[in-house]
Amino acid sequence: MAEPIRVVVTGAAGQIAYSLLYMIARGEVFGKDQPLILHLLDIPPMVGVLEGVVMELADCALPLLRQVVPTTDPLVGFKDVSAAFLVGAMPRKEGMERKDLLSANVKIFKVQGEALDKVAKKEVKVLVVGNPANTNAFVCANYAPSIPRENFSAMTRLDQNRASAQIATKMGVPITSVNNIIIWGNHSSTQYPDAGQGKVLVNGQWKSIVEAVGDNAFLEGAFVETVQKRGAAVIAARKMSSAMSAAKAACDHMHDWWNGTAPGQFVSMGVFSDGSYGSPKDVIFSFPVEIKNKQWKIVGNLPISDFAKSKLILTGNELQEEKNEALSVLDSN
Ligand SMILES: NC(=O)c1ccc[n+]([C@@H]2O[C@H](COP(=O)([O-])OP(=O)(O)OC[C@H]3O[C@@H](n4cnc5c(N)ncnc54)[C@H](O)[C@@H]3O)[C@@H](O)[C@H]2O)c1
Ligand SMILES: O=C(O)C[C@H](O)C(=O)O
Repeated sequence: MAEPIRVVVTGAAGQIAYSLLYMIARGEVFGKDQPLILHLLDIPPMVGVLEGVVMELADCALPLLRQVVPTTDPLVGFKDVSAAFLVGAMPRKEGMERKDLLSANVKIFKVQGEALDKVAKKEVKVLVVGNPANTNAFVCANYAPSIPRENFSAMTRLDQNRASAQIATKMGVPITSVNNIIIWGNHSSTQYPDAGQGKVLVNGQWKSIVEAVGDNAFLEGAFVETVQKRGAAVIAARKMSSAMSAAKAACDHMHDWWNGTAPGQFVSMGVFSDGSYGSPKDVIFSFPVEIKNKQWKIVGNLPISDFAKSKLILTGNELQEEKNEALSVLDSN
């Protein structure tokens, strides 16, 4: 069997981590033959809860889990890690937008970027889940200059999964019969869920979603709005933000980054923009990517409608505003 790898989950005493740790430790991300040492990072007031999580992980009797390292010290939490799930951050409450969390949360990602820079493996894959995820990932990467920028990403996979589920329900097909839906831009209510390149398996044949659904008003209206506002709808219903589905999406994101995408299929990830599709450069923008040998590549030359172009401008503008605000919060500290 392979040597164990070290994987850190921050916010390890929180809601998302409670589902996520189990999925990772079962081998659903790095494989059923990959032993793991899990680092659990949280803050001092959560030490008691963290102890309970450690007890439960032991009691799960998971064969791949070789060691658990609970800590409140980022330099211990990030030491020699190959993969980092940055979940620890304040969640929004009903009535808030995710960017309202910016001033409270970006400072966390500065500290964690600095710690990653000092002690993580240089090839570490970093997935930022804590909101506002895109801008937090930008900040984290900026404070970790010795780690390649392409190793930092933000999670829009939950939005992709939500969008795929909406189409599967509309068409009455299993979720495995839907692929290549794109999430463009920010993990916020300006994101653009785009079914334009998507495919659906109907009666044994892969067809374009646009043709199979045959309802542009839905694809440009209710579909987009439902996905954009799904996080808020879950908060309104649960009085807490999504956790189980967020953990599943984090596993899907890291799984595909680690293992690659299937030929002809792409997934959405927030990554450093190179200006593709008219997006602003140097923000973390969600694009369709293909992954091979643990390296993502933005899928090029997709046809983009005028409707889609206008949506990409909107979400790109928001990301630039968030980036400027984050930099001024960090400057004033
Ligand atoms: N990108 C997405 O799709 C997505 C989906 C769901 C939730 N989220 C975000 O994920 C974050 C976590 O959500 P949750 O429901 O698990 O929240 P939670 O409040 O249940 O847990 C957050 C945990 O982070 C810890 N924490 C705070 N500061 C920390 C720090 N500096 N270092 C380490 N740990 C720290 C807290 O003590 C807490 O245990 C929120 O910001 C939420 O908005 C993002
Ligand atoms: O909506 C939130 O604040 C939590 C998360 O980002 C989500 O999309 O469910």
